[in-house]
Amino acid sequence: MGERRVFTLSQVAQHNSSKDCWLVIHGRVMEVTKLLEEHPGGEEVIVEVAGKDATKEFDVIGHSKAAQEMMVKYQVGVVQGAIVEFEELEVKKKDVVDKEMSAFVIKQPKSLFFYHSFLPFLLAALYFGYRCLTY
Ligand code: HEM
Repeated sequence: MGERRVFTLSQVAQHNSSKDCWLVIHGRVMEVTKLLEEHPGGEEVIVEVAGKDATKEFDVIGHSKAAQEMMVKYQVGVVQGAIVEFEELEVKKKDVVDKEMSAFVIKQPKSLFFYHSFLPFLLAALYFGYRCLTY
């Protein structure tokens, strides 16, 4: 879990080199100097956005869930005024939705399938047959 210190964008902008590299992604301030060596996408791409808000660049790549979880390790705070959804909340929300979804699927009785999908089709077919026969 990252810390909750608050930084302004101009404070972040002072850490803009490969020796001291910070960036902002989705309102989180990250100290990524150590990431530079191990970043699978290479050092240069990150140094290019050092000291800046790199949310767009980060999202464009379509970073995996693992990469997003890795971000937390580098977080030193948040940007002033940013609304940041913290990981635990996201996970909890998702869990609830998943549980509701599976409960819904399991509870759905098989007989409903007949009424919801087959019956309307049968009625339409009967009506169509009736119309064909009566013309
Ligand atoms: C704390 C911030 C970041 C973390 C933890 C991180 C982590 C990762 C990881 C784990 C991968 C491997 C692929 C994946 O799992 O998605 C990756 C790939 C990559 N990342 Fe990052 N990344 C960060 C920031 C950035 C930023 C700011 C940029 C661009 C300015 C960037 C550009 C790339 C590129 C170009 C790849 C290679 C994609 C590919 O080969 O398909 N990353 N990153």
